[in-house]
Amino acid sequence: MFTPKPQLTSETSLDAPSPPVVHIPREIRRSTKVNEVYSKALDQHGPVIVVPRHGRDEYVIDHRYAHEVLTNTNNFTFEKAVFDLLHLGFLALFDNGAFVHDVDNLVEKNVQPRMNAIIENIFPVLKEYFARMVDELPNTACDKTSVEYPDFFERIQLAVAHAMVVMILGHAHASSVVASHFAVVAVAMANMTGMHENTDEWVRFPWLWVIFNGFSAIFFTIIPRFFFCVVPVLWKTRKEHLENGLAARQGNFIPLFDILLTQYYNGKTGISTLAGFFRCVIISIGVIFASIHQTVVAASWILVTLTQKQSEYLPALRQEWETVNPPGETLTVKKLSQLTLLDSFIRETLRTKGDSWGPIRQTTQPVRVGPYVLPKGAVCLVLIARAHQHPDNYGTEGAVFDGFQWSEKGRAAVQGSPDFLTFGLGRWACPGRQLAIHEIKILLYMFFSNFDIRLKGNCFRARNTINTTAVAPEAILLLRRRG
Ligand code: HEM
Repeated sequence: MFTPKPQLTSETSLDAPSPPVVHIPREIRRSTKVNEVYSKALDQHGPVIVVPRHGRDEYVIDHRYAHEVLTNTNNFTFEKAVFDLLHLGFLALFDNGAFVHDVDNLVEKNVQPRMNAIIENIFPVLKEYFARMVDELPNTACDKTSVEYPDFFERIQLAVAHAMVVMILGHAHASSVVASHFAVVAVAMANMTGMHENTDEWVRFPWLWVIFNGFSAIFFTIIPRFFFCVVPVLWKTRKEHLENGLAARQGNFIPLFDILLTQYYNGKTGISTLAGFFRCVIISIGVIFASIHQTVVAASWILVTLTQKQSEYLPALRQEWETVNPPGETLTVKKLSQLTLLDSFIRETLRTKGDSWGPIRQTTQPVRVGPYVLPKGAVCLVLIARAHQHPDNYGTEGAVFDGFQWSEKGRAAVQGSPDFLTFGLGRWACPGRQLAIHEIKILLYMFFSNFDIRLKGNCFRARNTINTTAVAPEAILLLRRRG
């Protein structure tokens, strides 16, 4: 059996050169060769290279130092890096990491321990979406034609957003209108991270594109859709939300906003009442961003991959579904955890879909990584496409898609390691990953148990090759009701 090579640790001496600057042209960054070219540059100059992109220097890190860079909390910070990613680095000066910490803490302490109750509450919402999609299609008994769905991403987005309205604000606010506000707010935040920077930035004035992009996300989407449409209702109903939060018991379903009010609003007087309420609203926006967009993008990649590879994988997956959850029954956390073949397929798709970046860090002081010294404030990105396939980690099999191997090897999709970094690693690893995988399993189950699915032309395409983490694939699904 193949054993991955061990991770490396750096010396502490700061008497070393800076990493080399490597220019990777824009047309390469927009092509399907992007990961190969970055990886070759690391082979040639590694284990750290500085690649100027979008007016900033990105420190690209080799897979051998993934563990060191991602888990060393003394030399690297996540909180500050997130603000820089959102192009809001200046806010980090005032916030000192509190925002990211609060969002992380809320999910860590309240989503995982209440998972049974959350899935019980969001499963019917997702089921309802699919029932409506089924109703839209012709009845198979009379009509055998498939219907084209170029907008399957938006469909999944609304379904997941609706489920997240329930989780964050509660059933009383759950409507397709609020779900659409959540969906666009999540996309606006993702836009602020420069989701489309690689393909859409203005060549002449990249900094102006950043300002324009951030400005439109905040003033044309987040403020009108969240602060004008959702927040006034939350303010009006704050007392009910607070009482509900105060009555919460461990393990029971309780909207995250209600818990936030008990922490930051309860017992405040005067102006700090408003400040506490506002803090709950801002943290909720953070959770909306963290919980919707990436899940929908990942689900879209897995859906198209399974559709394309269905002749090889679907029969065994259907058998697993029928054994674990006979038709008409409700999926629970216990049953979702028993879907190990599906879990393996999800992990394998996430491993091989070609993400360049995932977790990011920023140096808190000058730091030695391998033979180089990185200055304070360096934004570090591990090239995860390399970590996910490199012979050091996978021998000769790294580029081969083997959908059920993780079920045999007993490695769940939520289990991170230096050779699987989709959900990050260490102290800042994604606290919502269990929920994300449960949701993706439910979505795939719903798609394939309600429809016969094909891909138009049996193909799909990465829209933004350097950012398959945040940008969904381009594809047209052909759906037909299952008879
Ligand atoms: C497939 C879907 C998802 C992917 C690929 C993903 C990936 C990630 C990654 C890579 C990180 C950074 C980890 C690190 O730096 O080590 C992260 C952080 C985080 N994720 Fe996820 N995540 C997903 C879904 C979710 C969901 C559903 C939630 C919430 C319920 C969530 C909540 C968070 C939070 C709170 C953080 C840290 C703080 C922050 O971003 O503000 N994530 N996620």
